[in-house]
Amino acid sequence: FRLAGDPVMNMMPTRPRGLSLAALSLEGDVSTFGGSEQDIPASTRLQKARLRLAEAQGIIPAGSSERYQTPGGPPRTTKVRDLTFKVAEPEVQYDPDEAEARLWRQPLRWLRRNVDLFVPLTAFLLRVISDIATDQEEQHRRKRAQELLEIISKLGPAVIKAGQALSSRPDLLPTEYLEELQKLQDRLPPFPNEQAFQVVEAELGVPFDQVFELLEENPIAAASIGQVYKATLRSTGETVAVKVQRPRCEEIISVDLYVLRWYAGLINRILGMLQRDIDVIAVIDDFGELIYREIDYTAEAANAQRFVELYGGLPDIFVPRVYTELSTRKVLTLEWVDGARLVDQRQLEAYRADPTKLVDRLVQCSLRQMLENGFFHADPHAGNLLCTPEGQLCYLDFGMMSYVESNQRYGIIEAVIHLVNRDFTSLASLYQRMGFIPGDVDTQPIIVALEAALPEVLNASVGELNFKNVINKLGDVMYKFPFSLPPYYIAIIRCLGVLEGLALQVDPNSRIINDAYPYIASRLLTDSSPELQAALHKLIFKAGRPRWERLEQLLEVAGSTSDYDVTLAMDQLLDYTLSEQGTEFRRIFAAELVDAVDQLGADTTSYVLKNWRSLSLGQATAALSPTLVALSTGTEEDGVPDPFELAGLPDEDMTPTMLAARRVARTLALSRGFDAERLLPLVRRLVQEPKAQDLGLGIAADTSERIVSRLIRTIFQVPEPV
Ligand SMILES: Nc1ncnc2c1ncn2[C@@H]1O[C@H](COP(=O)(O)OP(=O)(O)OP(=O)(O)O)[C@@H](O)[C@H]1O
Repeated sequence: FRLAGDPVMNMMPTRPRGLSLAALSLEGDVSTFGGSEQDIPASTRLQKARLRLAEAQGIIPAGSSERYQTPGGPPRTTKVRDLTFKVAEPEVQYDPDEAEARLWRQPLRWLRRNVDLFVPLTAFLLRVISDIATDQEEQHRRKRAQELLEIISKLGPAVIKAGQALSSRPDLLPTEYLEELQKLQDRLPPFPNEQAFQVVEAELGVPFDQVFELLEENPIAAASIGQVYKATLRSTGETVAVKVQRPRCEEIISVDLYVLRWYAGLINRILGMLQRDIDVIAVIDDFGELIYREIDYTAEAANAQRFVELYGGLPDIFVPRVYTELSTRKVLTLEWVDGARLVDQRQLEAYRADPTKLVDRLVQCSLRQMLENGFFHADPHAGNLLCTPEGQLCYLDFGMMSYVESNQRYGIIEAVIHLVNRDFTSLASLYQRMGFIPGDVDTQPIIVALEAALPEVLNASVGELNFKNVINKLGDVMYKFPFSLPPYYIAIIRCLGVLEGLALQVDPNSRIINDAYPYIASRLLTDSSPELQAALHKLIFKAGRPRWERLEQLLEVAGSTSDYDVTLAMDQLLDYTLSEQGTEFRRIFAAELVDAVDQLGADTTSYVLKNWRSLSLGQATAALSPTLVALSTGTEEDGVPDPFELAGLPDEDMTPTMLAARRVARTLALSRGFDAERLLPLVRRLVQEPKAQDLGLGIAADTSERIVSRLIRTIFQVPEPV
């Protein structure tokens, strides 16, 4: 039986027997979803069946199965981008009005909580103020940070989660505090086993011991919301992780949110008097929604299932199976995963795993989550990731997931492009279109501020960028002007911030922007959505003229990503060249080609003339295809023979455009996965494309005109025109 890990089984709230059989008979195709290697028609049918099943279960929206297609061609063109997997909603949602109506009648509870929260925090603040007054703040900083950690860790889940949120805000706190608060993610005093077993019995309806046998007496981790035990299932002997929620967790959180919200109202009023337009109540409400999602393990289980469905099939990614029948709102049972933390150098060495590669895989997987499907793990910190003994990257803890709509995803890629391009006018209008800036605000001062805040940092050497720096600088502008950032954008910033922090912990030399830009470049070159096509054109063409260095850089950078499809990129570029917008580019290219041909000796000219006369550009390209095939076989020093040299064109006769085009051709040919055979459909397209034929005819006509005039000049000894 290989049912564990099967997406169908994982999607089922309960496992009907008949279905297990069906899945069993299809075993072997299971890993094909998500664009893995063996993509065969049978697996497409299987996948459609799975998605229909998931639709019937209400796990994915109706119609998703129909949209799923495996295009012909190699497996990596399989796209799961169009599927929509939104974040699962908790059964009980955060309702501040309901909480207020209920809690204000219980003053004893919130008054006591007020004292619990504010006595230790005020005492702490007074100590810091006294440090500042006696000029000892820096000296005592580590000690104070440890004290704060101690205080917060005793103040319950809501405050702990708020502390965790702060731990990824280097713009607000110094490093010592960040480092200490980051410990909140893992280490917390556990609650007694008896209480945990009571929770399990109340939730599952059977005593803990009847279902599980503990492998370790004490919880292996105690977190803010729950603690995790390592156990075996008495029924099957499988090893599982059982996450049990802290008793009265929801109750405590609702009172904390009520108290925090009351203070937020007070702060709002003070800010109003200072004429600052920040709604702290809304911040608390957003936080409340998030934390209510986290405390509902049924929602977490559903998210884990969606996650495995989307990304479990990616090479080197592992997601533990959820035992849905043993999971409720307060108990979550997962397949046990043996593994090393990404920061545990020694254990990684024992697994012969390369930390740098793991970080790269993590960054690439996160980018795909955010920018392809939109359904992403918003908290990829060290405690939520493991490296399995086989070297796979395992995701844990699906309590903090987020979702970005498709137009928002394109918006983010466009924003990166505008930043790289230093096109702040487009960036400001994009922000306005995305609703970050109200429509009636004059963006001119914002454009000026953006230009001033991001001077040369964003120029050519995109690889040197540091995400934190860019966000801090953008943050300064956003703080000054009336920006309001939607939750998905904050989640993305947080996720990237956490990723960068983790990446730096694992490898101090890593640069996540360095890792991310190739992905953006490859998406730009291969995604056919109108938004990205427009962004690509903006990037590489100016007034119809190609900016060759940009194109070259883009192709080079994109070539380093693992699933970059160079043929798709060429197809896309060809699309542009042959489109209405490409008219100017075609004209320039043809004119320069004519110039070049005109520079050639009479023999070559007449040869070219003869060929251009009888062949369209497409046919000529088709004739050149053996050369293109030769490109991939590689006979020269760098493995790529020069097509222009093969065609007998000396360097000095080439125009700058041709030289640049040659460099681009070489970059394409050197790209990973370049396969000359896959160019044939492109060549066929060129042959049949009327615009390409027009271009060929135009070149032929112009060239013959030049050659006739050159002949006349030669015959009558007329000097060359200056
Ligand atoms: N399936 C598993 N296999 C092995 N270890 C696990 C598994 N699930 C959880 N753990 C361990 O338990 C720890 C806590 O789990 P998890 O992050 O899911 O809990 P949490 O309450 O959501 O934590 P946090 O509040 O820090 O996000 C993990 O860091 C990991 O060490």
